[in-house]
Amino acid sequence: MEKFKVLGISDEIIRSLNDMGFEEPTPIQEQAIPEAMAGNDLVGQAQTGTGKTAAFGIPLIEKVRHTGGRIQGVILTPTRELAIQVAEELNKLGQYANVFALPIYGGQEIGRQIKALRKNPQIIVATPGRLMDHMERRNIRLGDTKILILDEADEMLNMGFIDDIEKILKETPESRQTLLFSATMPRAIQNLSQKFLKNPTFVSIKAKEVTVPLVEQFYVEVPDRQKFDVLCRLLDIQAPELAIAFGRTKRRVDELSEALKKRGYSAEGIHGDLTQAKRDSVLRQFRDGVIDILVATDVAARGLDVSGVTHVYNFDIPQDAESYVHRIGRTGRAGNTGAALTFVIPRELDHLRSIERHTKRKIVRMPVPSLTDALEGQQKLAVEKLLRVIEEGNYDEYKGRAEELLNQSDSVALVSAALKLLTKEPDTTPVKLTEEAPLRARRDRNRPPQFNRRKGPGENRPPFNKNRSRPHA
Ligand SMILES: Nc1ncnc2c1ncn2[C@@H]1O[C@H](COP(=O)(O)OP(=O)(O)OP(=O)(O)O)[C@@H](O)[C@H]1O
Ligand SMILES: [Mg+2]
Repeated sequence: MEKFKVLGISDEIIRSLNDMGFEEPTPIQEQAIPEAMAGNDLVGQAQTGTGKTAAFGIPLIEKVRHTGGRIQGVILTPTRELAIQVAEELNKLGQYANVFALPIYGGQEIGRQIKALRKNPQIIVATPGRLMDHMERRNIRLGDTKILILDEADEMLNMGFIDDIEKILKETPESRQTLLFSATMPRAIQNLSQKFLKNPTFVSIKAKEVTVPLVEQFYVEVPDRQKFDVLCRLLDIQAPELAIAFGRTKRRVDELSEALKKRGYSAEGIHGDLTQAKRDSVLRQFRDGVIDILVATDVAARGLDVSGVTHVYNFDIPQDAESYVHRIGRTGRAGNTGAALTFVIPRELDHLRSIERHTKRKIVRMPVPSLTDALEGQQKLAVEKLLRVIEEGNYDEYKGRAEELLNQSDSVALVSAALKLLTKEPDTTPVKLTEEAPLRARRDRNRPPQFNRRKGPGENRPPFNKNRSRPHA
């Protein structure tokens, strides 16, 4: 805690940090907190899962805590789920400082949000679209904003939110402090920060790689129609605690989650066409470990923090290096290890190389696991289960029956039978997945930033990207 105290953080927040189990600041927190508390505009970049939320959340709470009533802090996030998550983290950080943060996002009944606004939150965490709605209806006024934060600003640009963001910023006072955070900083962000930030300090955590070293990165080369069987084998071998499988389109996510369920895995899909209630319940079940595999479009790639995610599978290769960095960053968070595995069809190998070049990190080739490998993986798990029971030692009431059995058949036969029962044998239930067209390396990298956005008129995009799912705010 000493290291937090020297950053000038007040006792009330130190107390919540204690409750949250934070022992010392992460590098981005150490550098960004004093800068932001000094009132400077700031651009903060640090790898995924390294505590950027608290890096802007702590100074924000310090700034708004002694004044009540009006909205003084505004955070914009690209997705609804992220707005909810960030508001939750702020409410934890601010619990002893009497600070209340309210998430404002599309898909939730507007009347409910108006009611919640009457509780006078000092901070709102909003997706741009819904915030605009509230501003137009005059439910929300931003004239008292002291500090505005753009979390995942580059993604909001990709989603075409630039006009909304400009309008929102215009409604806030000139004198406000502005912070901008992301794990990736493409060139378009520099334009944005020049436009909206005053003399910003750049805090960038020097790291050899943009990806987290704790995440092991692999790829398998596999034709599209074999991807599903290979995924099942990998799941059987690697036995993730929690896993996220990313698919390219909403249809892909629907089909993949259905197929996994058919084969007996506990999986659910999440994408922008589902109702907000469904999205919320799927994510809640995943956080609670009720479902093991979250199948998602890029809607879940940014900022989501779910502890226990040990594996990320890129069932379809992400469309660019930034998306890759954020997707695989859903594992290996807060000092934990993780593994990321990308499926590459032969025609996409160039694209994989271009991702490697951008991230400056080698993605190691992994041979396609065979059915035998999968069976061995499952057997290993069965053996582990058995040994764990022996270790726990709580099986006295079975001993009589065991001795009886040992008099009738030989011990190897008996143990083999027990293992067979405990082993999930590879399931070959037929499933149907529509083939996806291959993705090729984007050539528009060096175009001016305004052409480098993913949503918009649609020029420069391969036709199969037409239905590419983007979250809607
Ligand atoms: N100082 C700290 N000590 C321990 N855990 C921390 C600390 N700071 C943050 N965490 C935890 O680390 C996890 C990741 O933090 P956070 O979501 O803020 O990362 P991020 O940098 O915003 O990642 P992303 O780029 O993916 O959005 C969270 O569960 C958070 O509670
Ligand atoms: Mg974040």
